[in-house]
Amino acid sequence: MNALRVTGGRVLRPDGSVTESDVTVDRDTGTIASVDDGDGTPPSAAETLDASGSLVIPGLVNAHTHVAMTLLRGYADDKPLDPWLREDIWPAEAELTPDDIEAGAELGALEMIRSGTTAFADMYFSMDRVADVVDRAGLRARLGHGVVTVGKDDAAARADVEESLAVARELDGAADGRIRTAFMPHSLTTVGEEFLREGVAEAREAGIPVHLHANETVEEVDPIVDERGERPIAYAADIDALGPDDFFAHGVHVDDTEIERLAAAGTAVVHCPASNMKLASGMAPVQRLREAGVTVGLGTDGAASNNDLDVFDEMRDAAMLGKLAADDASAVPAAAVVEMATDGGADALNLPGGRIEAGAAADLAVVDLDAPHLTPVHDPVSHLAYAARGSDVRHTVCDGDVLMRDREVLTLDAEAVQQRAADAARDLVDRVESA
Ligand SMILES: N[C@@H](CCSC[C@H]1O[C@@H](n2cnc3c(=O)[nH]cnc32)[C@H](O)[C@@H]1O)C(=O)O
Ligand SMILES: [Zn+2]
Repeated sequence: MNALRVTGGRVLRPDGSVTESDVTVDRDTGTIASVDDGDGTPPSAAETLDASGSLVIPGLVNAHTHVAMTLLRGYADDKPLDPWLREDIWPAEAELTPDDIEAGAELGALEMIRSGTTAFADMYFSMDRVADVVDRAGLRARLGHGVVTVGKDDAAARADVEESLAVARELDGAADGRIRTAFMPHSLTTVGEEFLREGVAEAREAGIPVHLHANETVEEVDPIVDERGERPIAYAADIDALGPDDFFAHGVHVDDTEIERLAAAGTAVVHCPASNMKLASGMAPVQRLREAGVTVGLGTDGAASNNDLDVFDEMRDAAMLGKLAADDASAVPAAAVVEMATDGGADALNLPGGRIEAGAAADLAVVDLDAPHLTPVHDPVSHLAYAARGSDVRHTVCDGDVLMRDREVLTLDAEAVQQRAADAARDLVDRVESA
């Protein structure tokens, strides 16, 4: 076996326990061959990763983002969703070139690898360029072209839907199978009903899952209720977008009936606490969603509404906000947010990973616990949720390949990526200002 051994660390197991174990990875298949106590004769390994003083966890899953929006990090802040999109973000996005998107996606990939994220879901445009970055970076992703039809004539709207379906067909299985895809209408209010119906029907026929923003703000829910006399999740079911492989971002303003429907349909929700707080969208009922049996993942959303792609921050925010929303300090405990950031996210995206056990995908992050803010270690799971940050990640492994070793990213040239993105962002702002 062409093995990689992760040795000397403590390992977070699927049942939430932490054991002193070594992890052996079969690099040819990209899977975990065994998790053992390090006694006996270890298989000879071509490569070792030192995990002493560290915690080995499943690679984190960022289940909803717009990765190229790293270029718009800090570009427009302190506004609610609708004016933020219309006045600032969409005009800037109108000037984005495919090269910009590649530069932004590279920056996002670098940031994710450096903070232990190995898989993500991305809704954006120029997705062939994002896919190329995912391939080169060595990450895993579920990608889709985001459709917006408001303000477009029928031909342009239909072309956007067709583009999303074509991208989903063409990119599925790319990067040696690490890339999967979805049909991604932006939301139930920014895409017209006939286009939603047509697109979802075609996606169903092709076996492509659906991902969209749902129940994010009151301003988005109210018009649906007013115009249709039904709530968004009922509308989603009407257009056949509530399937077991589908996953919706946000789910902030969902009532009990909608929670039941999501649970019964097996549709996952991606909780984006930082984005929800920053845009003052509201507090998602995470505790109730989980109790009802809904699969919940965590997402950063784009870097313009977060403003980083660090899933450790998202775990902490999810726990804090979940307690506040439930008015209960025992709600959304540490183990729950760790589960959402790993297994829950992988489940939501229907991608391999999320668990450290024999046969699972070898997607790992090794978190260095030797730091003042992580001392003492009463409970490593508590540290993951409440005290650790992305910069504590020492090594990152995806599909059996080492993407970062001792904080050095091996698949991307960090300095060049940062420079290129900074240049692209500066030129972009110049173009927006003169447009
Ligand atoms: N084809 C569309 C692109 C849609 S991509 C997905 C969109 O989601 C936007 N977005 C980012 N964050 C959020 C959020 O929190 N809620 C809703 N939309 C967001 C993002 O700016 C981007 O325009 C077009 O040509 O405009
Ligand atoms: Zn979003």
